[in-house]
Amino acid sequence: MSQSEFTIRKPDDWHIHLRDGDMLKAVIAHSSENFARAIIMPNLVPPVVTTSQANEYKERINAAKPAGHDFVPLMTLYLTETTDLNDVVAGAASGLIRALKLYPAGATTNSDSGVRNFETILPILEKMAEIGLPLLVHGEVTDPDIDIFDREAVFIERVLDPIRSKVPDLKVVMEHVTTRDGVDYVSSGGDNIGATITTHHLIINRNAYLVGGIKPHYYCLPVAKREEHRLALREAATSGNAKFFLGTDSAPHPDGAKESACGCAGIYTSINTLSCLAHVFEQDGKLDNLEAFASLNGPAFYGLEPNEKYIRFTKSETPIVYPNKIDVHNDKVTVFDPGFPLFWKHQEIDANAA
Ligand SMILES: NC(=O)N[C@@H](CC(=O)O)C(=O)O
Ligand SMILES: [Zn+2]
Ligand SMILES: [Zn+2]
Repeated sequence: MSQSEFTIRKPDDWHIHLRDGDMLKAVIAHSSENFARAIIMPNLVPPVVTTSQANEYKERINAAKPAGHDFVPLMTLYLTETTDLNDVVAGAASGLIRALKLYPAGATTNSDSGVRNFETILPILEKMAEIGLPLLVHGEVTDPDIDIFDREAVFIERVLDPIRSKVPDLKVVMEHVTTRDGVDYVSSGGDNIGATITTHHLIINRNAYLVGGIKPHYYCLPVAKREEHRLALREAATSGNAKFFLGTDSAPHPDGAKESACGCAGIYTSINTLSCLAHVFEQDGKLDNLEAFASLNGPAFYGLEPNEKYIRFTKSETPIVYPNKIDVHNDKVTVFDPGFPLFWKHQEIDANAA
């Protein structure tokens, strides 16, 4: 008999773009409703590079979230070649800063301040290893000679593996891993390397944005790869392996910026991500491992307790209707269309009933 109900600890999102200003106000409720905590990406314009900027951003996020939502933003700093080591140490010691984010310069949206010469950041990485502060990497090289479909594998070989050899105790998260190469690298590493996997990379391959006309709302970075890579991600996410956890990488851009001759990278999933995930795990016969992926493995990697709250999923008879688009001041953001109807809905329940 197929299952129609199950309960898990409330999930966290270990990689989210909440943006700022009107966009923050438009998207925050979807994250603060579905997730107890989230690792907040620092790629604002200008980026969040100091502890005091992170503190101000955290206050703006808390001010924007709906009353009654006890969502906790976990702040990160954008690592640059001029990052101040003392500020990082103080920010981590205060509990505000949970990780540093490494963007190779030019790799993705708002990454111009990223790192060009990885040698320059070694002293910071050594200190991070010493104090147990994780490094989160956007794992793609930016060398124009490297094919975009190979950029993750080449990043591992040329950047990530050398960094991990030089600083073996550094805790690293390969963010939004998209290839079998990435999955294999993380699986075969020690306890101090993990990876986030997005909802959309479990669902789409590269055909989604290239076949039958160019589809800007399926364009994100790293780009979705061949089907064999999607299957490797599915296998890793649904396996229960503690190294893999949910980071939606939900990345809203106004439709005008995506439906363009040079469209922005990013897919917005915050609103329907949990329904999509329940569908994926059910399809693979792995509903029992959804809690590990969405609610347990992430906190364990970050050295935090799982959430006290629980959510219950129930399968409805008729498809759940999510909006195709959400409103943002004078514009819209398109919501990820998984390409199949969604039946799993969820609600928070009393912990005693769990
Ligand atoms: N994932 C994306 O396609 N875009 C992200 C940046 C990122 O995570 O690389 C964004 O900020 O828009
Ligand atoms: Zn990224
Ligand atoms: Zn991202």
